[in-house]
Amino acid sequence: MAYTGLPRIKHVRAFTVRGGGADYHDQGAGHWIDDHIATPMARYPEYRQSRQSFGINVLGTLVVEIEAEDGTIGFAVTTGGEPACFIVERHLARFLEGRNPAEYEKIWDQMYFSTQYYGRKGLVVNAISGVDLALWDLLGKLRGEPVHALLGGAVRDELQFYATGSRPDLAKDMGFIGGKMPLHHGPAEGIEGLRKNIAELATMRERVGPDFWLMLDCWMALDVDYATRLALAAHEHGLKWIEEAISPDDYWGYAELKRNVPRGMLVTTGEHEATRWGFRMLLEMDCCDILQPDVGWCGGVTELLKISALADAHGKLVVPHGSSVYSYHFVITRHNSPFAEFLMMHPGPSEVLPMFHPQLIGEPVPVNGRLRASALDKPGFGVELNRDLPMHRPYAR
Ligand SMILES: C[C@H](O)[C@H](O)[C@@H](O)[C@@H](O)C(=O)O
Ligand SMILES: [Mg+2]
Repeated sequence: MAYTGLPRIKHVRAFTVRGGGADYHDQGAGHWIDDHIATPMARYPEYRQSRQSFGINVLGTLVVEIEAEDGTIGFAVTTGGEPACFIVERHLARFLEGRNPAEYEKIWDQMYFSTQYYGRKGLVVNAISGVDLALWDLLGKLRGEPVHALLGGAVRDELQFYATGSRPDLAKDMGFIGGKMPLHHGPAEGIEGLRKNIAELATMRERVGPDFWLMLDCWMALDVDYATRLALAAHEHGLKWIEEAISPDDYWGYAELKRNVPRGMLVTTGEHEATRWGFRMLLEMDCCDILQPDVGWCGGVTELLKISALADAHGKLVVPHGSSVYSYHFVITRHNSPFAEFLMMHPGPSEVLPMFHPQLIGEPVPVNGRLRASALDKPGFGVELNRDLPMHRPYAR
């Protein structure tokens, strides 16, 4: 019987939603994730206390829906909001409607190279990622398989997670394998701020004991000199890795920082990097020990497959930036992705909440810091969209 492909794509729709979810920085007041966290904008005192003050949550969530001619709908969420809806409906949709959803390589190629003149990283690749993730969700639903099965299958029985949040001590009690804290003070707060950063780390080390992983997430806020001094001072408190310490554009700075940090301390980055070409730069300039692409921002699953293979050939780990089921289905299929990130979205954070809460119905969460592969066995990414949320389709066709 001749191969006729899968039911063709009939509609691509793009919506925006506010309030947490994939734009997880879009939280209410008093949340740990917006409490005096060091950023590149902290050099301006008026933007130092809150990242929302300079617009970290300005975009909101992009929801991409892809409907096949048999009525099956695949969807995905990522960061992008209304401008990403424009890119999806006015530019990218033409490369999907009428097509076989199994042709994700050609579709990705056309989405990327048709937007290369104004995209390549950031919002445009977020939009491409959202479409690609929705396509993989649709593929899984049409084939009756979870995405991890489409990617070659699980290589282990369960996922283990480290937790990102302000309370690694609580994360340890919840069974996570480590705790990554946001850095609160950057270079603009001088030696006093550096001392406070180290004091916070020392306090947590005291609380969690000598073996629990402790990491610092510096969210692009530092320069090489400050990051080096921070790493040297943090070494006595057993810092496992220093994350995204400097600008994602400063590949040279990362290579220097990686030479500077104490032996045994890891340098990590990548959540604001995009495509195989961006990660090739990080690998070939020896910028880091662990690559942390966000599958909703780096180009989607189709691109993460390429990034991961390149990293594996260089002997590097790929531990995707927290992106809920969209990274879990990938991580469980790759040997060079031995654990995953879980971003604590509870304001405390004193309890485990689904990472993209409240947007995904059936979103699995770690129990005792782990998630069985069997929890990921529904078709596609195994979640449904919470259609009770107020969704807006600004560029309906
Ligand atoms: C906790 C960090 O400041 C960011 O908010 C977080 O999104 C990201 O950097 C991470 O690695 O989880
Ligand atoms: Mg980070």
